[in-house]
Amino acid sequence: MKADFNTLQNEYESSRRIFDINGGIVDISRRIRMYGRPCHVGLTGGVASGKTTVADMFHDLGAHLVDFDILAREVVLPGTKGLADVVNAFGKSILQPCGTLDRKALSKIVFRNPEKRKTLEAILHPAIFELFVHKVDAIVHKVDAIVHKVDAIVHKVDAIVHKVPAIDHKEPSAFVFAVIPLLIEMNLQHMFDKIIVVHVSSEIQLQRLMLRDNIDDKEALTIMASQLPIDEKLKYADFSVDNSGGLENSRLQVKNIWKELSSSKFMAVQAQHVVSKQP
Ligand SMILES: CC(C)(COP(=O)(O)OP(=O)(O)OC[C@H]1O[C@@H](n2cnc3c(N)ncnc32)[C@H](O)[C@@H]1O)[C@@H](O)C(=O)NCCC(=O)NCCS
Ligand SMILES: Nc1ncnc2c1ncn2[C@@H]1O[C@H](COP(=O)(O)OP(=O)(O)OP(=O)(O)O)[C@@H](O)[C@H]1O
Repeated sequence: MKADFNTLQNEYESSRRIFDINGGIVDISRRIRMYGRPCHVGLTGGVASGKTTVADMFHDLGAHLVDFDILAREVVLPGTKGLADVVNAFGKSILQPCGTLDRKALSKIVFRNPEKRKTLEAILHPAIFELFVHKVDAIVHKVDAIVHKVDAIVHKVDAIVHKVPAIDHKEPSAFVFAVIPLLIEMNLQHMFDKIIVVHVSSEIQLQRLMLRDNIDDKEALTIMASQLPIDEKLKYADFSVDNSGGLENSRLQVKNIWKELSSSKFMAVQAQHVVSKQP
């Protein structure tokens, strides 16, 4: 029995090493067997509140990330229809000499003028959304393919784990986190099983935004004013991260949220929550 257990444990551990590279696949296998798909978490917050910083902490714990700011860059890469449409609407002056989008120049135009911001959003949001669906599909398919290969091992290990409580049994990590600055503004709440809002005071937000983007307070306040106030976003939060303190303080909050998301208590209520959540 002991030799058998050790063999399986080695098999399990070497699987984990392979699958960890793919983002905690063994745990995803367990979750998919329970619900048929990973849990979708929407992560939002104000500009420079720390969404990326906090999302990276969830990634360290095993979550898959899809970041809308990165998708927003992908859809305007040189040669894309997105870039051509933006140039049509805003003129060639928003291009750098090498032909790539001058993001700073476009930022100044759209954040000073809500109508122009809406024009840009109308061009980019459908393309961003299409890419988002494609990315999530790709994650789920990749996960699915590997799940089938390892399911037999996981089943065998599960059986042993239940008999040997001393095994170091990791919590599920079958989560796709979508980092979406405008999640509430775009009314996307219904797409997610859980919503996390990252927040800081407006004073800290202003300081971090000015420092990171090397802009003055006038420009920073204009960008902040183009988003819903954080108190409005917090009304939709299942969990919130107060990112006003140091990074370790935020990491502690992230670990607690992760523990709760991964707990069987959450798993049990989730199916019901998905059905009852209103847009
Ligand atoms: C205006 C652009 C070119 C400025 O580019 P830049 O590289 O300086 O900033 P970046 O894209 O990294 O965005 C930084 C932050 O600005 C805020 N922001 C971006 N777009 C918007 C918007 N339309 N409304 C309100 N806030 C926004 C978000 O908090 C975002 O996290 C760019 O933000 C853009 O293309 N925006 C339109 C697409 C969009 O709505 N993106 C938000 C994700 S859906
Ligand atoms: N807890 C923290 N303590 C100190 N600085 C922080 C903390 N969290 C984030 N920062 C810094 O604040 C700035 C904004 O953080 P980050 O880029 O993660 O925000 P964001 O919400 O993703 O921004 P955006 O809205 O532009 O996408 C960065 O320079 C980051 O290094």
